[in-house]
Amino acid sequence: MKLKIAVLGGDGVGPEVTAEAVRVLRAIANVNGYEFQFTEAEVGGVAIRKHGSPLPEKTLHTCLESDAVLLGAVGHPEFDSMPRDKKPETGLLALRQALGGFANLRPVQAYAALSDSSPIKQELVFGADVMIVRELLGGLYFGEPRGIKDDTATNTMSYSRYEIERVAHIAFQQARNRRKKVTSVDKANVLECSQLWRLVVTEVAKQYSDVKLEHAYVDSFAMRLIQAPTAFDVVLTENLFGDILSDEAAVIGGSLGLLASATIGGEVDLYEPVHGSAPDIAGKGIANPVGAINSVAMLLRHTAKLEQDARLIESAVNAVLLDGYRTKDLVPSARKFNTTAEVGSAIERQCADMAISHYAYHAV
Ligand SMILES: NC(=O)C1=CN([C@@H]2O[C@H](COP(=O)(O)OP(=O)(O)OC[C@H]3O[C@@H](n4cnc5c(N)ncnc54)[C@H](O)[C@@H]3O)[C@@H](O)[C@H]2O)C=CC1
Ligand SMILES: CC(C)CC(=O)C(=O)O
Ligand SMILES: [Mg+2]
Repeated sequence: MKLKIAVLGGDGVGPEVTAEAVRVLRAIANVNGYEFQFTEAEVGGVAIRKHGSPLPEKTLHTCLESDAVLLGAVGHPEFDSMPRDKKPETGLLALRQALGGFANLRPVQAYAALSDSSPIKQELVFGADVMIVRELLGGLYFGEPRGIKDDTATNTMSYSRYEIERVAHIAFQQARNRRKKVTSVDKANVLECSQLWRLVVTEVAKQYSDVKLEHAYVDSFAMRLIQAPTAFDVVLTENLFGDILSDEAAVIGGSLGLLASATIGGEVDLYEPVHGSAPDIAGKGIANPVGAINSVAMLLRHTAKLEQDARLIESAVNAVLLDGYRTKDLVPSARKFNTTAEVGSAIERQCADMAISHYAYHAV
């Protein structure tokens, strides 16, 4: 197995967490004899400072030449008041558009090992396992016209039938391999985009008679997701709603730093933790690397089709959490915690041990 992976650490904690994810991938490659080639490139604030653009041509070229892109995060307060073309986040949106992936898979689960970390009562979250499928290339983040003129600011929400159909198919396919239920989240009582969304999703559902479809309004759904997360399997929604609901869902597991994502359906798949650059903790070596590490598990599953290795990483994460490893976001303030690198290397060791014993077992 040969794989070219572009690594874009980006800003803030981005490079800290991607370094741990790469370390885990190297361990898997070493044990299995895979050839993973990593090429680093700049995106976001770091690219603006160095090259004057949040997505330099060279970075885009590296990404388009790769089998997959692993990205940390972008964004820094120094760019908050800059115009759009000088914002780190614009680079990420442009990259997503160029790679073409329209379906952003964001799994959320309650880890048994972290029953002390979720702020929600354990009996509510126990067993929660939700796959948010967020449409990633449409809606308000990309709609035209946009801009600020005099005292009026404009953003446009627009969705075509085609955009809705293709992401709906991904959601139903995901549900087929899970618990066979899709909850489509919209605001069809107010927005025309959501009315079309509901109509098209209902039509697509007819091709998946084994999957149950329900519709929900985003406002009350936001409450139900936290109140009864085990009631949901696949959650299908548009770009902005998916962005907000996935960060909200982070409280089910106990930290935003745990959440991973895969963006599929385009030319090159993109893998990123759900969180941002976390400027409040950047440079301290305390960021949780699990979201980035679980993102490379998704890379092995979706791009490399190495399901067994993907599961191995996920099991290693579980084992290390069960062993009591915790970054600061997962422990009450006074208690001792592990650094980013300590958690990353514990997962790396666990992966190597599990992979070696797996192959030793199968060799006899
Ligand atoms: N995909 C991306 O690159 C994203 C970038 N951003 C950008 O990130 C910057 C900061 O945005 P915020 O709203 O503060 O969101 P954020 O996700 O960076 O941080 C929110 C909170 O979660 C904590 N957190 C985030 N990741 C963590 C990790 N791995 N381990 C432990 N704690 C973690 C942070 O310390 C902070 O308290 C902004 O410039 C924003 O535009 C925000 C979201 C996504
Ligand atoms: C461009 C990013 C800042 C948007 C975001 O928060 C996300 O995709 O999760
Ligand atoms: Mg977000």
